[in-house]
Amino acid sequence: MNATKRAGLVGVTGYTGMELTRLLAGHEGIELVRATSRSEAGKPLSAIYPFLQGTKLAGLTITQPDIADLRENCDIVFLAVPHATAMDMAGQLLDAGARVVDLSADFRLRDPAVYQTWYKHEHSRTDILPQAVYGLVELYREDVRKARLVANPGCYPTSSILALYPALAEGLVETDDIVIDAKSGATGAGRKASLGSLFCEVSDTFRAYNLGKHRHTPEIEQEVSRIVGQDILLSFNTHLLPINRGILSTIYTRLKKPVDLAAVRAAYEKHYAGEAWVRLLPAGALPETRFVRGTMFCDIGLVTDPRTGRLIILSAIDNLCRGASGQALANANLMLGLPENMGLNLAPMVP
Ligand SMILES: NC(=O)C1=CN([C@@H]2O[C@H](COP(=O)(O)OP(=O)(O)OC[C@H]3O[C@@H](n4cnc5c(N)ncnc54)[C@H](OP(=O)(O)O)[C@@H]3O)[C@@H](O)[C@H]2O)C=CC1
Ligand SMILES: CC(=O)N[C@@H](CCC(=O)OP(=O)(O)O)C(=O)O
Repeated sequence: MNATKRAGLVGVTGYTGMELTRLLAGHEGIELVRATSRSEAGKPLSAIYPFLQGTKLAGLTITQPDIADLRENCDIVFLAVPHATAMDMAGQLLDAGARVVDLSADFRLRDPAVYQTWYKHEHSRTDILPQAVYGLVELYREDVRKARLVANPGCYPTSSILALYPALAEGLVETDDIVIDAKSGATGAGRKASLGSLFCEVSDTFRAYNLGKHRHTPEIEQEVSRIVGQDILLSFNTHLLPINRGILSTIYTRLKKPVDLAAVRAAYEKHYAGEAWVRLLPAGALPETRFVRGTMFCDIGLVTDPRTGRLIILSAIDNLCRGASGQALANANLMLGLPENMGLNLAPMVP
């Protein structure tokens, strides 16, 4: 077994930072040695997160984000900070020889002009952009192993790309008629105070937002286009669910020719053979957010509708675990030469 690796976490007070502490508290190969926050520095981690009492992380003192300190003391650094904030930090850490898993969107889009259009921010580190590996292990596992900079995928893109991959790779569906109808729990919006995230604004209601203009659209298009080797434009639409965690995506596609469900299922079984975290549900079963809560699973359900010639693909993930911090940890495991699933053999918390 390799010696324990040292990790730093920038942005421990956010929801993805919080989720990383939950996962690292029980990790046997990675020791969290730095956890930073501008607002809570000086406090022990258990003072802001009582759920960590009794774990190996309880006594860790939160520090101010300090790049020099991080690069001196950490083998790998998780950046769990807002987009546009991460790019310079990542660059400085990389320049000093550290490995970085960036949970923000800053290194996901290969074309900086596309980034600027959708994120309204000029990319300041286009020099290291080509080094970034898109950290979706089912597609890029071998590249992640060698990477020094991983762009951790977005939560909605994780759910959408995993759902579409086999259907596109096998050429089962038309590429000009894909509609993604995605719904996320409220932790997807982050932990900072905002009117739209207040309890009375989220509970007991259900609303759509950012239809036709969500910033995850180019990220999904980039990756599905690579699968088929041609540019795909798709319709991606988002909704806010009155739950804490979870994303359910319902994806409407059109079959190129009539295909029965068994043949579609065979394509998914082929592409996800040996992938422990993608669960193709039995025919007739449909994914639910509660059955993936707190885990790395992506549950996929398939429905063919012969009347309209549609293949409807459903996928459920936990946005904080599979869609962010768990996926970041899987990438870190690979980058550090540890087993990909170390600390991630998690069963869903039910009911
Ligand atoms: N929530 C989700 O489901 C997902 C989130 N992501 C992405 O992960 C990243 C983190 O998300 P999330 O945890 O939800 O965000 P939050 O808003 O909950 O937390 C942001 C964190 O970043 C820190 N921070 C903010 N600005 C700076 C700065 N200038 N320098 C240093 N630290 C800073 C804050 O700490 P403090 O103010 O205490 O310093 C806080 O801990 C984002 O890029 C987000 O888009 C990706 C996938 C899913
Ligand atoms: C419910 C909600 O508001 N979700 C966020 C997406 C989650 C996220 O964190 O975006 P990244 O994965 O790109 O970092 C949104 O729609 O903007």
